[in-house]
Amino acid sequence: MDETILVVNCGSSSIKLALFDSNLEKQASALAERLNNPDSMAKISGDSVPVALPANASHDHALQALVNAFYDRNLMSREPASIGHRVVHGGEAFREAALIDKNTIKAIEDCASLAPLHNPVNLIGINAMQRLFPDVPQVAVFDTAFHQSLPKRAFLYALPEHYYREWGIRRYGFHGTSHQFMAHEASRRLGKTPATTSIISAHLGNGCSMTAIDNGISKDTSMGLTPLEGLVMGTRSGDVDPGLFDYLAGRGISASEVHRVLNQDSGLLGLSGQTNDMRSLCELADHGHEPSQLAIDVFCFRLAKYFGAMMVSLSHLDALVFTGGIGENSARVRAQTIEHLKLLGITLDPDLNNHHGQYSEGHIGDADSRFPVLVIPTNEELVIAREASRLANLN
Ligand SMILES: Nc1ncnc2c1ncn2[C@@H]1O[C@H](COP(=O)(O)OP(=O)(O)O)[C@@H](O)[C@H]1O
Ligand SMILES: CC(=O)OP(=O)(O)O
Ligand SMILES: [Mg+2]
Repeated sequence: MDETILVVNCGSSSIKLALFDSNLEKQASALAERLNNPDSMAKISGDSVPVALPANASHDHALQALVNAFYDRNLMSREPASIGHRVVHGGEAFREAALIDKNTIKAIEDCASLAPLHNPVNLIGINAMQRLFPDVPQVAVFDTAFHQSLPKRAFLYALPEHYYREWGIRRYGFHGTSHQFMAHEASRRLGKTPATTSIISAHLGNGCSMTAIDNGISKDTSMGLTPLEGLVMGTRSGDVDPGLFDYLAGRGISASEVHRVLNQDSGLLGLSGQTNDMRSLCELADHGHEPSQLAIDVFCFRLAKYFGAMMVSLSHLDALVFTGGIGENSARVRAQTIEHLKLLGITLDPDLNNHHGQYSEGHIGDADSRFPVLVIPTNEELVIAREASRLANLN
């Protein structure tokens, strides 16, 4: 059988594709970046020749070009058997992944205003794939699904109760696919079962979030109604005082402008004035650029504060877990964050943390640390492929 599963992750200016075989082994992956920008580019991983794209390439155009490139390079010989899409916001409609039909699309559209950077482009990916492969089953895997187990005390804001009842204003949480994968991987590495493993999982990529997972179940998470709440992120502020909106309105800045600034001009980029990229920020800080060091300081302090806050949701704690581009690669961020947690008895082994230079996988906690600390690479694509295979009844 050469049935393949195609995984599609459409971001605001990028597309990540991955191709899995029927044993869920990854066969190929591809990336298109800076879409709708003059310097749009695309490539198949491990291939030195880029995939040709025009300037200002659209998502549609890039998806078609990448699929053609999979065919041209014999990475795909016929239509995939199933296609899995990452969809960021599923509201309260989805506790798990769903086959895509008219109702699923309507529900994703209904949530679009709650994830304006994400859901609209997720829908572009779904529409493009339905046009390219009209007969192939397609599956939506939601960032929010894993967090549907949050208790009311964690998901309700202290607002007039009809805000939730009438408008669905509550905390939803995101990156659930990655946090759920962490719970499984951590339990495997600790020699336990997911149902008896409790962790605090920090997913630190461009978007950053933290989740308290008690005996396999999401009990609290740092993101809220939208993926803006909580930790400091690449361009997003995370938590701010909501009084900010009125204060800035008094200075002639509209709510929609504040919203744009909080999403796109804040976080590491806003504080450093230079970049949203943690690796570049660390280099700038090493060269004495003070605003970059300050951005890293604020990022790590907020992260440490949330590690402490997440403890209140757990019956016991088996490990703190770092993942995502920053969590997996930045020994400096991990060290600076855990340094704030000394009072809780959590300490790192510097050698393990720095193992292989920047990157280390596995245990990084000191032998005397009260709780283990783990680095685990995330693999959202694998989870999406698994769900796409399951819901399309491939196995
Ligand atoms: N060696 C490194 N040191 C510090 N940060 C790194 C390193 N490698 C990657 N990163 C950071 O990881 C972040 C991107 O994470 P990633 O999970 O790839 O993002 P996305 O959310 O787009 O999937 C960027 O801030 C990048 O600078
Ligand atoms: C929900 C979210 O923040 O996603 P990303 O990290 O892909 O921006
Ligand atoms: Mg990511």
